[in-house]
This record gives sequence, C-alpha cells and structure tokens, in this order.
Amino acid sequence: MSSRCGAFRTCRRVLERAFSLYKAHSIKDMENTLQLVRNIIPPLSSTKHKGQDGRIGVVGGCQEYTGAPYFAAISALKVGADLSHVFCASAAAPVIKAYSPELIVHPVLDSPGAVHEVEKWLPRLHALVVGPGLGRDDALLDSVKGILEASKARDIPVVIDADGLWLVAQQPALIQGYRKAVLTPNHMEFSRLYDAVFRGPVDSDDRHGSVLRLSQALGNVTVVQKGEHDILSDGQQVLVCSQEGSSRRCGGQGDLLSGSLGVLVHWALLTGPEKTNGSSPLLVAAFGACSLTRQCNHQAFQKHGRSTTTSDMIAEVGTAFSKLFET
Ligand SMILES: NC(=O)C1=CN([C@@H]2O[C@H](COP(=O)(O)OP(=O)(O)OC[C@H]3O[C@@H](n4cnc5c(N)ncnc54)[C@H](OP(=O)(O)O)[C@@H]3O)[C@@H](O)[C@H]2O)[C@@H](O)CC1
Ligand SMILES: Nc1ncnc2c1ncn2[C@@H]1O[C@H](COP(=O)(O)OP(=O)(O)OP(=O)(O)O)[C@@H](O)[C@H]1O
Ligand SMILES: [Mg+2]
Repeated sequence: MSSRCGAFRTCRRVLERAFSLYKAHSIKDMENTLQLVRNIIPPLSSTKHKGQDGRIGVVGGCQEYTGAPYFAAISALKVGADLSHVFCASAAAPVIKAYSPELIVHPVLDSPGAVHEVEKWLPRLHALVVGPGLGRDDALLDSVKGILEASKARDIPVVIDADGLWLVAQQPALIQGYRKAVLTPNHMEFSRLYDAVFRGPVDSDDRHGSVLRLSQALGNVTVVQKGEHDILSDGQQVLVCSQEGSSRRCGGQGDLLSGSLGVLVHWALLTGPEKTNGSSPLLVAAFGACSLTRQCNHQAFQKHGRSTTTSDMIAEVGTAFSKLFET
C-alpha cells in the first residue's frame, strides 16, 4: 500500500468520525459532553492556596476598547480563577482598574519593553487570553507576537480571540502546530482566518467541514467557530454546542467566552485526557465555555429581555455554572 493511499484512508477515517459525530449531536450527546466538562472542574477545598485554581492573564485593552479585556478578565474570576491579570496599553489601564478592584492591571503593552514586562509574569500564569480589545496598532501587535512566542516557549496555553486573531490571520505560522492554542473566531474572524490559510472563501454550506479543515491545516490547533450553533474542532473530532441562548446579540459575549475558556483550558490540562474519555481536554474546555456563555445569555435574557447586556450575563455566571456543571 502506498503512503499516499494510507494518508487518504486516515483522512477519510477522521472525516467519517467527525461527520458522524456532527450528525449524531443530539441532546444526549450534549449531555455526554457536559459530563466530560464536569470531570475537569477542580473541587473546592480548604487545603488549596490562593492561585491554585488559576492565575489567568488577558492581553488586550487600548485607548478605544476597555470593556472587552475587562469582560474577559472578570469572567475568568467569576468562573473560578483565583487571580486575573490584564496586560494593556497605558491609556486603558486606569479605566480598567476603575471598573473593578478585583483585577490586576499592568499598563505595559505600549512600552518599549512590553514583551519583557509580560514575560516576567509568565512563570506565574497558567493561561493567557490574547486579543480582547487589543486593537490593530502595528506596534502593539508586534509586541503581542513576542508575547505569543514567549508563551509557546514556556508551553503556556493560549486562547486567541478578537484582534489576536487578526494577528494570526496575518501570520498563521505564529500558532501553527501549537497544540495548546485555542482560537475563538466569530463569523468575520473565521472567514479572515480561513481565507488567509486556504487563499479562498469559506464554503458557508459546510461549516463543520470548514472548521475541521482549518484546525487540521493549522496543525490541530483547537478552533471554536461562534455562531447560531458553535462548531468546535481539534482536527479529529467536531462538536456542536447548541445550548439555548437568546436572540440578543450585544457586544462583549465573545469576551465572556474567551475569558471563561482561559480558566477551563487550565483546568482541563491539569486533569488530562483520562477524565475526558479520550477527547482532547482543550476541546472539552471549549465546549464548557460555549455552553456557559450561552446559558448566561439565556438566563440574563429571561430577566432583562431586549435590554440584556454583557454585564447582565456576567452576573449570571455563578448560577449558570452551577446549573450546567454542578448538578
Ligand atoms: N465593549 C468593548 O470594549 C468591546 C470591544 N470589542 C472589541 O472590538 C474589536 C473589534 O472586534 P469586532 O468583533 O467588532 O471585529 P470584527 O470581527 O472584525 O467584526 C467586525 C464586523 O464583522 C461583521 N460581523 C460580525 N459578526 C458577524 C456575523 N455573525 N455575520 C455577519 N457579519 C458579522 C460586522 O460587520 P457589519 O455588520 O458592521 O457590516 C461587524 O461590524 C476587538 O478588539 C474586540 O475585542 C468587542 O469585543 C465588543 C465589546
Ligand atoms: N446567532 C446566534 N444565536 C445564538 N447564539 C449566538 C449567535 N451568534 C453568536 N452566538 C453566541 O454568542 C456568543 C458570542 O459570539 P459572537 O459571534 O457574538 O462573538 P464576538 O463577535 O466575538 O463577540 P464580541 O462582541 O465579544 O466580540 C457565543 O457564545 C455564541 O455562541
Ligand atoms: Mg469578539
């Protein structure tokens, strides 16, 4: 048998597995995957010290966008991280600090030594969320490139969202093959990434195939395409999250998702694949963050209807988490 033939068969097996999973993704499958999420959640215990359940860093926040990094960082805390840092441009720092005394805010991203300033903290961080409210200034993006390289060198998991995905679309090699990266594109961000990698437009009739292919082309980086249903793949499996949300599409929901995912990724990697039934821990973590965000949206909408905002959703994180994962 030629190696080309073997590769074709392997590829077909992966596709068949992925497609059968997609087709079979019923309420029962959702419940089974939620059970895997429950397995990665660390017990609350009086023997643990501060920091053990997660020290998360968010890289983002500039003059224009201060809400996005705040939403991501506060969501990480509300989900259960012990400490949440924000590394932002100096103009954003006082604003973010004023939103919350709970966040540790470093006004370093636009300083000449930005990479070094963030690198100093990396040994103390369990995961980074890169991109919410980062903006697209070339100098900031250049520093973020250095921060990503430094995180990879230390094997730190990274969730890449928003303008972090803009950077990855310019330079896919930055995360190529880094298995501890999760990308969380919205509709537009996914199209941009797909176009950058395949030099052609997405087939909008084949969302799950597109997500699977993008993950494979990037060397099995986990990809979460957000939308009416969230489609998740690690290049092997495709999962669909259809947890009931609402029709309210206020800005900032994606930031809640990426911040939550920062913590869940850390917990999932600590737990390991034995507890996720062979599925990738990162894929299970991503499914958890998608379900949680949508459940927060659902609960907030029941109370606030059309006036629902992301702050209302963040207020629901505790009860949504208990309902989904602690039943
Ligand atoms: N409070 C804050 O500080 C917040 C700050 N944020 C920060 O803003 C920065 C830019 O992020 P982003 O998401 O606006 O940029 P991007 O993905 O280029 O989208 C731009 C355009 O794409 C389109 N579009 C989007 N979805 C679509 C869909 N489903 N289907 C079809 N089209 C769709 C839509 O185009 P339009 O409809 O206007 O033509 C949209 O206007 C980033 O740093 C982020 O973190 C946010 O986090 C929010 C809270
Ligand atoms: N049409 C939809 N129906 C139901 N839920 C949706 C829909 N579109 C997005 N969502 C949910 O909203 C959340 C955020 O996805 P969205 O596509 O709005 O991200 P985003 O554009 O990055 O948000 P942000 O404004 O924070 O940047 C996800 O949990 C996703 O499942
Ligand atoms: Mg976004």
